[in-house]
Amino acid sequence: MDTVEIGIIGMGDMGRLYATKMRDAGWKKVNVCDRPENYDKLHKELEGSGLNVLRDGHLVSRRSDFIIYSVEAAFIDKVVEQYGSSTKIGSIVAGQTSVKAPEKAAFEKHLPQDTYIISCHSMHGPKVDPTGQPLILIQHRAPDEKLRLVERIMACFKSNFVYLTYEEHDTVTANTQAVTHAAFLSMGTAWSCSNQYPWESERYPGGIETVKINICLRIYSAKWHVYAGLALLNPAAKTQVRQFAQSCTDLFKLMVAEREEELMERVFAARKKVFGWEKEEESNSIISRTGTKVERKPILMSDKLLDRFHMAARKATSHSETGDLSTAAPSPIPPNSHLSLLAIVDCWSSLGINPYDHLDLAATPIFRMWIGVCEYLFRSPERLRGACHAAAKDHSFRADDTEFVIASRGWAQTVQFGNFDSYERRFEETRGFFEHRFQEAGAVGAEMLKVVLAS
Ligand SMILES: NC(=O)C1=CN([C@@H]2O[C@H](COP(=O)(O)OP(=O)(O)OC[C@H]3O[C@@H](n4cnc5c(N)ncnc54)[C@H](OP(=O)(O)O)[C@@H]3O)[C@@H](O)[C@H]2O)C=CC1
Ligand SMILES: O=C(O)C(=O)Cc1ccc(O)cc1
Repeated sequence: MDTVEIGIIGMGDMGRLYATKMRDAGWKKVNVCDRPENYDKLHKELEGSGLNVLRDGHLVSRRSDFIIYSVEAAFIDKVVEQYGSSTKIGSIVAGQTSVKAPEKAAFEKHLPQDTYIISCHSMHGPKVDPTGQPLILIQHRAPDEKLRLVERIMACFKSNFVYLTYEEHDTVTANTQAVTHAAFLSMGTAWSCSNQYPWESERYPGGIETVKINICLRIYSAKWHVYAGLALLNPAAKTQVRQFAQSCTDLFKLMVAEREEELMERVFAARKKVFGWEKEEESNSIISRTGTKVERKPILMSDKLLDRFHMAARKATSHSETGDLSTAAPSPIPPNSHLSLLAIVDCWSSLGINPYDHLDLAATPIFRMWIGVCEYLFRSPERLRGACHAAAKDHSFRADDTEFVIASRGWAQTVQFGNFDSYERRFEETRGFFEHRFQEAGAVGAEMLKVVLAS
């Protein structure tokens, strides 16, 4: 593996994933560091690991041929300002940050002109197997031969390379990540504000509710700064998150006024625009990027498959212990207003977003599941009419939907104002409510993603 040295600045979750995978692939010299104050601890922990632990980013930068900054998005300017001038002449610099506008500005401002810039972004979390997942590469300031080297180094992840510009990256991730997270964060806040654990409520009996619950808990069990950074620092994210809250509010107003016909019309118009399905059509074709209809295998599945991953259901039966999940008692799923799903499709429709464009480009596992549940609800006209009818006429969902609208507007405002402290506080408050179930939810959620996305 020649004499190429790799450098990683920031040995958090993603930095560690990269460093260990690259080491395992046979790259002889992987130089890593975290903050100088963490050096002694990190050095001790990684003794004998084959990773070359250095005290700071200067020492990593001056000897590495490919350097990846894997630090919090909010700190990227400060960290590159600190170490950028030590970058070895002719080396390539990348960033793992989930939002690229601040990274691009920091690199252009602080990196010497005799260095190259080819950035990256793995579209999955640190606990997900990178095999087959999208890995965005951004050839910003470098000739093709340097890109070939980056591809050679990154080949060890067995991910799918996706080539974007810095600007394209931020537009795509505003749609795939920021607004998706806003929806799940709002669900969590709403449940926590009404002091209810959804898996204990008969209003969330299984089926696609299982996806909502598991993904919501997955997000709240991760680090707040990752979600805050990609939402607050991406200018495109503000538009999407604001529209999502607006869609929630508009639909909710129709619901409380019991204007079922109007609600139905608006929802079916969004269905036609986003999926291309005529009123009574129930097909597997969707509108492709070029505007033509293409056949596509549905991402989801059935209520029955999802019931296997319902936390309360697993507790109540012994099937999970015996491994016989397939025989878990099928629960009849009563109609639900599904405000979050109606609102995201309305949001895509209002902004002219085709979510399938992103699915092919740079979808995270969470975004795939999100499209999957939307597709599932919207494909069947009968199921969708059932949701609209429940939304307008069944008052048992009103309290939950009220909380959801308030939560979505609160999150949208936090993103609008761009305030990290307020984001952290909102996140941590809700996180505390669910924390005691994270361990179980993590295992169930991971299994659900594996099974559903593999099928
Ligand atoms: N987690 C995820 O799912 C994904 C995250 N990303 C992105 O990757 C980046 C890293 O995320 P992640 O690994 O999860 O976050 P972590 O918080 O786990 O890691 C960031 C690390 O960088 C360290 N750091 C901060 N400042 C410096 C510095 N001056 N010198 C060296 N190290 C420093 C942090 O130390 P300290 O904790 O003391 O601040 C921390 O150990 C983020 O930009 C994130 O958006 C991308 C894809 C997926
Ligand atoms: O799938 C998601 O949206 C996640 O929550 C995991 C994640 C978080 C940040 C990234 O930059 C990429 C993936």
